[in-house]
Amino acid sequence: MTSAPGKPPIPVMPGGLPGIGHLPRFARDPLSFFTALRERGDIVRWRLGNMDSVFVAHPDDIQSVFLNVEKTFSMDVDSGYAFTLFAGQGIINTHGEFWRRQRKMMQPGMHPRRIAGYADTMVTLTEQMLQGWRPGETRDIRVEMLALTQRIAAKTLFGADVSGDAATVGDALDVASREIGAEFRGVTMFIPPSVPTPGRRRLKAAIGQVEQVLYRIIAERKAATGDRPDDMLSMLIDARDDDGQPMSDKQLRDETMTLYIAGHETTGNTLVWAYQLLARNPHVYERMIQEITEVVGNRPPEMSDYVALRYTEAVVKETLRLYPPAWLFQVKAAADVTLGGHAIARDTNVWMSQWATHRDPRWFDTPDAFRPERFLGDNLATMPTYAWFPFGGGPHVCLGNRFALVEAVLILATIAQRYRLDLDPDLVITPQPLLTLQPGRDVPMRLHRPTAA
Ligand code: HEM
Repeated sequence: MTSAPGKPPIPVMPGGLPGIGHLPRFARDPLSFFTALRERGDIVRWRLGNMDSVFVAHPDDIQSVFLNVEKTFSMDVDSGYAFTLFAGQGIINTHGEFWRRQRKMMQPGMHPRRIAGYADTMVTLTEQMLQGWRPGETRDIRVEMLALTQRIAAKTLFGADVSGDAATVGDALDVASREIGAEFRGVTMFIPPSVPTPGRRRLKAAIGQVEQVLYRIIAERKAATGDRPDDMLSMLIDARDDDGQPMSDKQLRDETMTLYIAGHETTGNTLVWAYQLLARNPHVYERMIQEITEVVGNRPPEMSDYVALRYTEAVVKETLRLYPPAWLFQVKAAADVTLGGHAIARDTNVWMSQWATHRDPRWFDTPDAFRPERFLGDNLATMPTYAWFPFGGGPHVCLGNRFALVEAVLILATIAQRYRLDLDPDLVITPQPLLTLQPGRDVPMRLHRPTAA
């Protein structure tokens, strides 16, 4: 790796060990490690095991990487044994021509018109959850939000409701999610796939359970005559590629699993982080409730409210800045490339971290403060485009980004009509960077009736 004439060489992260590089620091505390990389420079060299890597912190260089994915940067990176077993050839694990085919076939499922159709499900299932809540109770909001987004994902994806299939699928997915997370932290990352660790055995059994349900639903759906549920699975079954070919059952399984894992935990955790931030910032909470009262009043929120709930959406965006569910991103240089004036050799692993860039004081004044107004009006003008990239960017940008924003805003609005959630101010909730960034503990919150602002 060299630099353009007149440019100093790419700084190297100190502390790399022979053979393993910076793996111990990465595995011990990845969030601090990527923050330290960012503080070292806009582009920094480091090593994960024997993988030659650079870390990229500057929004302009991040933009340059994203816009060149599928050209000079490749998504052909090892997603690990667990994730690959789970999501198979699902869109997140693919690249090149096959990815293009899949993206084209799946894109219509996320058309704003279809999302408007899912909005009713989002509100109805939130109201159902609230029927079980009582004022004065304390509830673990992490359990509540993940169960809610899981039910919404199951219903909008393959029409399953809470009681039957979704419970089996949900339990199995919990096991899968834990195993994938453990691998991601580097615990089993370097154990060859042929070694059947106990975690891998659990993972296989869990995936088997989900597959059984999915293949049954796919077969029933294909055999059905007349009206079928208007969900993502029906859309995927009907989709045809440019040659008029449908997806195979295996591909339908892979894409459904992918959408499920991509869609529910990310949004669920965003809501958990949002509530703990709102509880610690009462002036923000007040302003959000006031907006919801003015726009929605007491009737059930609707899709058309989403565009008017600007401040509530800014609360979600600011939460995604401080606690980005996808906190790390890796691609590979598919050719010799230049980045920020430095030459990067082919096959170098290129890493970017939403966690590190979203908290860079150069782009966000007092970066640790929760200030939704950063995402309103003129304030956006001073923010470089890729200083905030919770949904990635470029051709692979999150397929569900609008779905996620609509879902989070409508859930916040529906709950705000009935309850205000309080948190013990001394409770410390440490983010745990697994496959997604998660609260490292339960999040008990007390339910109150909202008082008029
Ligand atoms: C707050 C919630 C969410 C966050 C933070 C998030 C984040 C991301 C990120 C960072 C990527 C990678 C983008 C890239 O490669 O440039 C991604 C991809 C993807 N997401 Fe999301 N996501 C969220 C919700 C959802 C939902 C609700 C769905 C579906 C229902 C979804 C489906 C997908 C799919 C299918 C991809 C792969 C796109 C491709 O490779 O072409 N996501 N998401």
